[in-house]
Amino acid sequence: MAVSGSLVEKNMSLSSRSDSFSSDGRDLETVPETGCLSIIVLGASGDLAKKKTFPALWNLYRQGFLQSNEVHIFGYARTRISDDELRDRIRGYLVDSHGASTDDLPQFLQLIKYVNGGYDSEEGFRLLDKAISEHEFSKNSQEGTSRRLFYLALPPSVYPSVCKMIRNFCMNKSDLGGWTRIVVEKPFGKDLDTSEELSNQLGDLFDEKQLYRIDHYLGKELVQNLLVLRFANRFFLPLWNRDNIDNIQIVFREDFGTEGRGGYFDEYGIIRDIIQNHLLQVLCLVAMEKPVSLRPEHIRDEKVKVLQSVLPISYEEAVIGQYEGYKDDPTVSDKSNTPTFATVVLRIHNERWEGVPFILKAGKALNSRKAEIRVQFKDVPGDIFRFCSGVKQGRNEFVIRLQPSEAMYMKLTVKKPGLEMATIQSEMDLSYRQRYQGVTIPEAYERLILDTIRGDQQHFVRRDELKVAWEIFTPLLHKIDNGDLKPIPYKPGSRGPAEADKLLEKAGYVQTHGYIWIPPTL
Ligand SMILES: NC(=O)C1=CN([C@@H]2O[C@H](COP(=O)(O)OP(=O)(O)OC[C@H]3O[C@@H](n4cnc5c(N)ncnc54)[C@H](OP(=O)(O)O)[C@@H]3O)[C@@H](O)[C@H]2O)C=CC1
Ligand SMILES: O=C1O[C@H](COP(=O)(O)O)[C@@H](O)[C@H](O)[C@H]1O
Repeated sequence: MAVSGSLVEKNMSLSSRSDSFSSDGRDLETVPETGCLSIIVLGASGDLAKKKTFPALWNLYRQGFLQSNEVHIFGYARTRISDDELRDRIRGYLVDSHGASTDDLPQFLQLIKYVNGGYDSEEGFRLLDKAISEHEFSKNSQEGTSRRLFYLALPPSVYPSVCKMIRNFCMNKSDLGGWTRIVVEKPFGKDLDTSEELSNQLGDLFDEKQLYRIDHYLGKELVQNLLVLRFANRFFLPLWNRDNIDNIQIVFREDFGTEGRGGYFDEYGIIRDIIQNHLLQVLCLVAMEKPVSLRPEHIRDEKVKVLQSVLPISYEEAVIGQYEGYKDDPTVSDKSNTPTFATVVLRIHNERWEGVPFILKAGKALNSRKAEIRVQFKDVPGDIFRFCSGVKQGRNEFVIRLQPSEAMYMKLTVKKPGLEMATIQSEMDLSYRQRYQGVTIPEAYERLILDTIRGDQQHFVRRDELKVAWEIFTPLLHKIDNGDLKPIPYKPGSRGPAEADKLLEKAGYVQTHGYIWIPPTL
């Protein structure tokens, strides 16, 4: 291992997150979780596993969060491959992670074993259990201290059968300690009913504290920063409300299309793929009230409350689009009504946000790739500078750039340097690459997998949160599924349908013409 430190130190580091508590209320600072750790990636042959799950495990290993004398990793899937073939498939996705040394890579790869089997096969899961148990015995794990983490990198259609198999054949063997945890990927259902059905099926098999519904946006650095920003800074406390803020946009843009995932995407569409989960989770953190403490349940209680205050979506405040050429993908139906773009206005009926539109916008095959939160403030009352530059100056905006190039900047009006009393748009800028030179920002999945090992559910979606999220979007989704709302065609590489910009304007957003934020260079 390149990272030094005793086992005891690393065990402590696994449990040393300040102010954090496990879902069952144990203070993680004082309860080091030790014992053999088995991480089982189901769907190991798939896209997510190779691109995100294994690289995240590798980065945790490299940094010493996973110790070779206590961890073992298992891949499980139907594809018939050997241990070495799985290692060869993922190797290429590990080498460049964080540009770090790969001296440890062979040792890491040797920790990975592959078990082949079906997702409803008793034989397959018995084999898997045997492999895990052998590893636990080989590590002389004291009975009851073994930890089993099952990561379902699989289509949700197989979650119920896989969970049943785990429950019946692969649970942690003792109630003396240790645990079994299940990580499930989105989409959790397709609408309120299917999501509730899935929740019931999983809920019959596992306690809520064993279930980790992952939404990788909750693992992004600047999403995690939202609570700190809002509640640790006096600047923001008095301004963050309807008296000062005119509108808030939460935007996701990708400059590529469905890229080989057309079959999956066509069943779900952009609202289920991005807006109902990733953007809505961000909205919760932007709009919720201050939690009683940082305990996961306190935070998630506030998220549920704000979601419950969202009014039914007005169909006049939704624009959907589909990029031209989307249906050329052979896995997409010629008659597809699936949106690849959507702008939806949400309105929150509470004291803080009454009248402030939250504009959620997401699109594939657009002219840029970025995700950001844009808080636009109201005009300055009694503006005495209105004649200074011949043009009305833009509104103040606070922008949190989630990606790429993490940054926060405040757009504001200043005196234009020079002899004249003229005004100009400028910014106060905190660009992470410049401010935190040499600091590597962890990948979302890395952070979230570490949280599951630590038993910290703060950044995972609770069942009641999920239910309200589906309640908000299900009527609109059914309208689209029934063909009552048709996507407007847009050109790949464009801003999306012009109607979306008109909706933005109608909702109150005022664009500052002629101003473009340029990320600072070193
Ligand atoms: N890929 C991504 O970027 C992201 C994916 N996700 C979510 O993660 C999960 C996995 O995604 P991804 O890896 O892309 O999916 P894949 O389509 O690559 O599926 C993963 C594995 O599941 C098995 N599989 C595929 N289809 C079926 C099926 N119909 N029935 C049974 N098994 C099947 C295959 O393994 P085998 O045949 O060997 O058993 C496949 O290798 C999904 O829930 C997805 O929504 C979330 C965010 C991003
Ligand atoms: O969940 C998903 O997210 C990705 C975008 O993730 P990002 O971290 O790169 O912003 C998106 O491409 C994919 O369609 C969706 O399923």
